[in-house]
Amino acid sequence: MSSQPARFKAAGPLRGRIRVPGDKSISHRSLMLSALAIGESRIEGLLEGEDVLATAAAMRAMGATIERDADGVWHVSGVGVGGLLQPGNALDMGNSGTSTRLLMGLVASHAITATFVGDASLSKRPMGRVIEPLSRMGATFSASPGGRLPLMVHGLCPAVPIEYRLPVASAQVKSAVLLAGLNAPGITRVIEPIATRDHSERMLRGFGAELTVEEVDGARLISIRGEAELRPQQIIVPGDPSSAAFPIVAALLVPGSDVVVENVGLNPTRAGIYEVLRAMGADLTYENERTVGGEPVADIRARHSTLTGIEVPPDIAPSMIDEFPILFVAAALAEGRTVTRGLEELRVKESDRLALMARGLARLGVEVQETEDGLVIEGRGGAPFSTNGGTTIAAELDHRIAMSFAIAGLVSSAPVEIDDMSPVATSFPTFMPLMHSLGADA
Ligand SMILES: O=C(O)C1=C[C@@H](OP(=O)(O)O)[C@@H](O)[C@H](O)C1
Ligand SMILES: C=C(OP(=O)(O)O)C(=O)O
Repeated sequence: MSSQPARFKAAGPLRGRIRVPGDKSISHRSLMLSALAIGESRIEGLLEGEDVLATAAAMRAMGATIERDADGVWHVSGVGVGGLLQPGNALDMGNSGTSTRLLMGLVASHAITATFVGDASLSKRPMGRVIEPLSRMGATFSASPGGRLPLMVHGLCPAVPIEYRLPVASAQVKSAVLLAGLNAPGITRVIEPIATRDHSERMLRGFGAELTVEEVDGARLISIRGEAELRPQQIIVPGDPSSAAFPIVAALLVPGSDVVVENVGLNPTRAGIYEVLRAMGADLTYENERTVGGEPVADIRARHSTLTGIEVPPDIAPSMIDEFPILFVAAALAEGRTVTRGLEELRVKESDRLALMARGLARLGVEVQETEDGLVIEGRGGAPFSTNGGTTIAAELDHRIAMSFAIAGLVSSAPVEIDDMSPVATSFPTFMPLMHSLGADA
């Protein structure tokens, strides 16, 4: 695909009410579980971003019928747990780590073989973290050096149920094992010392799987009974809190702004960014709090605020793991120092997000120190970023890097150019029109 450069300039106040697209994590899971239920599920509010469409294409290739109607509602007829078919071609995962790791779990306990391929960013990301537990369940793998894509998974049916303690706080690894366990005989257990997003657990239960969560010695013990029969569901996907963070931080930073983002999912395992921003002094209010499709949801109102630097407690990191790039932008304009630690996972996302954010912020005149597992940022106390006549940031196929520096451009003394905004289509395809509708200059 050709690259899409864009320049972002200092904006007048941002104002308006918007809705961001559906939650990416929930969208992936709703397609996967619907494809494993017997009968037709209905999904409203699905994120129609490239990552989720990669999941849809893969589930189709393995036998599910997936259609979108004229009203934007998705209808999925599943094949039943155990019923996935051998895909005829390699499964193209594009840029999506979630699609890859969760689908590797599904394939691992079916008697099929699947090849996974992806773009240059995804092909650098570590898959050993799922290969390891799924091998214990009996699947075999041939992967590229370093446990990377392209790779082939040979599933085993019946698979061996395991008890697995997560060595890294990863919802993708947890979900891969639980999804493999869905078609293994007996009980598969995952021990999670640090809680990560719990959409898989909630949705597996919603589809009728027998799944329990206990607390044992401060860890979460999740048990799923396999060879489950899933019942089709009607799913409403809430707005993505990770996407909402971009316009919300923009409103906090641009003087005079007052923005409402409606219908934002606020599952406590996802909402860490909003807690941290509030602790920094952000004027954020939750309006119209309610429950949608089993997830807490609110309209978030954000008004321009004077932010103060903070020490971000490392244990909150899993609940805002994708929001650090935009938090770093907010911290860079705050008053005083912000210290973050425990973020080594950011180095294996779509890019090395610690390195790219440190480098880019330095180009914007920010004093920033990169440590092994975090950034230390000296805030500019509200003074606009200074770019010496403008600068260009390379997004390196990372949507969140592109959007974070786009927002920085709105509070910069000279324009910030992003070399390629096209990766934004993976998670937030309406980013540009929504930011324009609020008054952003790009
Ligand atoms: O399970 C999920 O839907 C996700 C889990 C997180 O990844 P890790 O499990 O690798 O932390 C997150 O970064 C990703 O955007 C989505
Ligand atoms: C890390 C992300 O996604 P994934 O792992 O699915 O590529 C993200 O969306 O920031």
